[in-house]
Amino acid sequence: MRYYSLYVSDTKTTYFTYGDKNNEFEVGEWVFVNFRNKKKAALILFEEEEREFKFKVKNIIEKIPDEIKIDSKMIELFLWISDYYLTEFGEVLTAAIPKNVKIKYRYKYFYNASNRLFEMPLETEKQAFIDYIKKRGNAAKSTLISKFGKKLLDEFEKKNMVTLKKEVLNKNNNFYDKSEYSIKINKTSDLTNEQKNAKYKISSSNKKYFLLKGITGSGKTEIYIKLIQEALENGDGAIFLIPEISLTPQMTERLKRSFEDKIAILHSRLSDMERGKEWRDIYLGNKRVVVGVRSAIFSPIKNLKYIIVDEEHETTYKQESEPRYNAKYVAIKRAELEGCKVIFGSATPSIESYYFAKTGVFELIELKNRYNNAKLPKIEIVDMKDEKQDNFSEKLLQEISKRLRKKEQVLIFLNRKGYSNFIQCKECGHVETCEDCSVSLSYHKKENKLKCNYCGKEQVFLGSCSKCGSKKLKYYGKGTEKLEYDLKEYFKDVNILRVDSETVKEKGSYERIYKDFLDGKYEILLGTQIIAKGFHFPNITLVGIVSADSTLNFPDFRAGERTFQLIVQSSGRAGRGKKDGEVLIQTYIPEHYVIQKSLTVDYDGFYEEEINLRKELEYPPFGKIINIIISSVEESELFEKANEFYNLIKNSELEIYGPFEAPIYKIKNRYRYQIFIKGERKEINNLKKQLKKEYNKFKIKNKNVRITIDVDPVNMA
Ligand SMILES: Nc1ncnc2c1ncn2[C@@H]1O[C@H](COP(=O)(O)OP(=O)(O)OP(=O)(O)O)[C@@H](O)[C@H]1O
Ligand SMILES: [Zn+2]
Repeated sequence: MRYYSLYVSDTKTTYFTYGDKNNEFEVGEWVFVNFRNKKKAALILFEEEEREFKFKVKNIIEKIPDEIKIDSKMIELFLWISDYYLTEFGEVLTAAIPKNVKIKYRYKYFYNASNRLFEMPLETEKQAFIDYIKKRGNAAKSTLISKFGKKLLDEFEKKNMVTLKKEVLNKNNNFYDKSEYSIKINKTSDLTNEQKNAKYKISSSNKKYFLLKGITGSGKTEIYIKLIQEALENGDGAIFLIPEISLTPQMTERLKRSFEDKIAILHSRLSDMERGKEWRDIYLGNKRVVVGVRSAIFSPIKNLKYIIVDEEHETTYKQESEPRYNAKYVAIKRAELEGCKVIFGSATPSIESYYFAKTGVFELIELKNRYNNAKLPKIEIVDMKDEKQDNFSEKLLQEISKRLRKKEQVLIFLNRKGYSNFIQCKECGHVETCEDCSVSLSYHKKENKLKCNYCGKEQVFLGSCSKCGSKKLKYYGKGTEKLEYDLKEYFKDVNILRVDSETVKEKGSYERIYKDFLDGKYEILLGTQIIAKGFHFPNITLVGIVSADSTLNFPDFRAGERTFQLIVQSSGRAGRGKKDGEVLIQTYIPEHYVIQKSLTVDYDGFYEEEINLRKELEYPPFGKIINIIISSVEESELFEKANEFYNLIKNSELEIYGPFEAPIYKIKNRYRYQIFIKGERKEINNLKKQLKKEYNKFKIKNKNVRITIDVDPVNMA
């Protein structure tokens, strides 16, 4: 008799004990159980010690047919996530495993012709069996059992006259036992000496975690490709994480050139069917490399050798809804469980990762040259205080026309979409705001709509103030759509490709954007952070950063870091081919240290400034943070409730701030209070246990109040 802890579908927070009377079940299997008088699906999580149970332990009913079995290491990983991020196990499972992945197997017995025992004279019944299977070569298990009975079948199997084999029955999987199946690898490019060294260090080191810090265009991707190739040749697999779906077409193309169609691709735009199919291929070992965004970290890659986290500084690795995991830390944990290596790559590593590299937690590997000795672009600052108008400086306009004449391409970067950020009435001062959120509405001219960036609500713009009806309006805070209008004014016949979350809503458009710009169908690529990183467009010789300051004033301790990364990354898109590149940074605060360090691409200098600030204020990597949002559709009593929760978790060891109104007080009709916790790792970990307990109790008592706990947040609003 064994005892297991099970996650029962649709239950929250607790695991339930069930018995396995005949020792027939295993960790990772989906089974049916009796739960509160209902038959429910459940997942076996871990074995429990036999002890005096205070309750009557029920037995597991049966296995659920066709359900995939989850690897026990993955179960361990899911449990860790649920524990670390204080999130429900069911949420983790939903995020990690696509819906309806079922694998149907067919069991067949194969005749072993070499077995000499057949020559013996046999009883009629046995002879009939032999004749039957000999004639066919193989037969389904179910047929044999119904024709000859299980006893006879078992006897033949024991004597090795027949062998049982498992075949996958799913459609589109016309393969059979691919264990010997070899992967065709095309010739990949030769690495430069610097790249070779880096690759060698990674593959030969006995360290587990690496930070590959290589300047933009140094060829980090080529190193990843070589590592993956080596893994494949040894029968191993790899996970390649990219921060954003926009980079999938480019990465897939580069990888497919090397590995043909042996790679799986996972991103958020796949249908459930497509995702299920990719996932099944990985699960069955048909595909051993996966390229994907955040959730690809959960791919059931066999013999995992490398996890590559490209552009590791990107905040998109953190999920902003339940479960609020960060794929980077999940990668570290997974590597610990499975014994693989993790490579974090970036030209502008996150302050935390660089700190870990400097303190020996990660091994630091640097690439200091661009491939082919391409020069880093020349960077210049344009002080906007001296300019007549604030979207495009004289200098930027001149440089753009120069490139256009030479048939070169230009990238214009502004980290805000829409036409204007908000509209204010000049007569009554009213600002158009969202009904459900305490934020102003942004204006989208082409669609003639006002939109809320928080809840997505849209309304038709009437062209007049919704309060006093005046038509005298002022449009504040330009976005990419406005820049597009402006550019068309300046350059009449130029083809502009605008890329922001508004223009890329249709499926497939990323492929088109990537191809069309590469093919030269457009002269100017204009967009938000989507285009600022990772792309390799060799014909871009000019990058214009329209408003470098726009991200600098965010009320977030990482605002400086993010601005530096955005400037350096977007600059890095210039001059990647044979022609030299140039970058213009428009700013009102040229003396600011973030702008100054970006100007010289002085990452280390920037890091020194930042790390000192972080240390002083005990921000990560020195301290850890938990952000708690207490929200409700009822405003009255919410503050009292928030306070009540605050008192429950109060702790003398830690700085616990709040509750105060969250920076965005209302989102989707819910009022929000915030509690902010900062402290040392150990104390935070201790607090987590208490937090979980209190949270569970509080939740039951206060059904109208929602508490969201964000461990290691990357977004402070
Ligand atoms: N060893 C090599 N042989 C041939 N081409 C190379 C080699 N190394 C790099 N390249 C080419 O140089 C260009 C830049 O390389 P890559 O995109 O990998 O740089 P990166 O370090 O990832 O840059 P970023 O950080 O800016 O994304 C690519 O077109 C790549 O194919
Ligand atoms: Zn809204």
